[in-house]
Amino acid sequence: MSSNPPPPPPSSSSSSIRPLNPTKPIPIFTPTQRLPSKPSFPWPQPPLPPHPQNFYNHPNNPSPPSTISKGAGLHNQQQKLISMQSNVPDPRTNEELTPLVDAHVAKVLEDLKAETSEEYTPDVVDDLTKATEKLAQTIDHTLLKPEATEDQIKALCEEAIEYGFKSCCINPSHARLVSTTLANTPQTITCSVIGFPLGATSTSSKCYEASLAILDGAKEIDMVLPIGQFLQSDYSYVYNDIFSVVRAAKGVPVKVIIETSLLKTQEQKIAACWIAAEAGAAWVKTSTGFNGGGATVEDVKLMRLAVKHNEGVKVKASGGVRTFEQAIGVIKAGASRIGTSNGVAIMGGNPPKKENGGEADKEAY
Ligand SMILES: O=C[C@H](O)COP(=O)(O)O
Repeated sequence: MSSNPPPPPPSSSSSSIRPLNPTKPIPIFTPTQRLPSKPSFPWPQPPLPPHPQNFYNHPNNPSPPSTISKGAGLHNQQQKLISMQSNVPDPRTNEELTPLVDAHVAKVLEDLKAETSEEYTPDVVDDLTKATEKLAQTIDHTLLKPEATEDQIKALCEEAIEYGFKSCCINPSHARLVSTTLANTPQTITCSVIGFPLGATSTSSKCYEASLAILDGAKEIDMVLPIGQFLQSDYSYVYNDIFSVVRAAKGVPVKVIIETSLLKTQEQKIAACWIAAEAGAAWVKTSTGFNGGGATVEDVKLMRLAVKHNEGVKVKASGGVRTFEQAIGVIKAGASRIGTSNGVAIMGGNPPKKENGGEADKEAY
């Protein structure tokens, strides 16, 4: 076997390139230095590093450190993260959650059978016959298309201000622009989606994304439930995913999108709502609008019943709500908030758009 020739000595012309030092081993991250593959929940939240653009300019944030430790390796950081786990409550396990979920599902199915059509009267609007200011305050004016430009986001904000919508619901990269644009209109706030539209990013990523969106001015967070883990009945994962984001949001209300189009049974929809509410969600929300379906009156009613026993938890209908009649329909079923890219049409400002932000199936109605 031929041996490699020795590397040439560094020349003065290449003095800026540091030669390899064979006496100093290159750090290799061994498994013992990494987080356990199944860390106990809630996953520790990583300390927030400087926001690339505006972290240190933000009035709520600390001043930059005077020195930055370049020597801190992954090992030390991991140790710090692991030690943070001792400060958080014990995770809830599948063994603990499954019987609770089953009992709740049975109870809500009974409630569903027993409820008559007169039993629920919505109180979010006082007039169900016309588009009022109160109706506008139920609307999250939404633009979540990946191709949304800055100008379109600004136009969304202008419409939200003009019609008095509750929020502008946008992707996190637009949170700063939206919160700045809405700075003088307190009736319209910034709502950022998280883990959108798949819900499949890691819990830590969702926590981090939520923290940054809040630093950028988000006053509400709409996160997507980890759908695959839910469908395989890993309720522990789902509970602790939501719990961790709620904890990271530090009091900013979190809505949990259960993505009804991908949940096939009433039992699944009830279970998803219950877990979200138990984990601290302020809202349960029907759909992203991007996964082949949207809000239906039946689902909204079921979700209202599913969170009835969790005081204060509300229902948001989203995906495919395009007309005033549809908006009133979901409000009568139990929605206190509507996420829609057709807010202006609902208020009578223009005809509903055929193409919208999501892909909700119009036939779902
Ligand atoms: O979360 C909100 C939805 O993406 C809005 O869906 P939409 O564009 O069908 O109104």
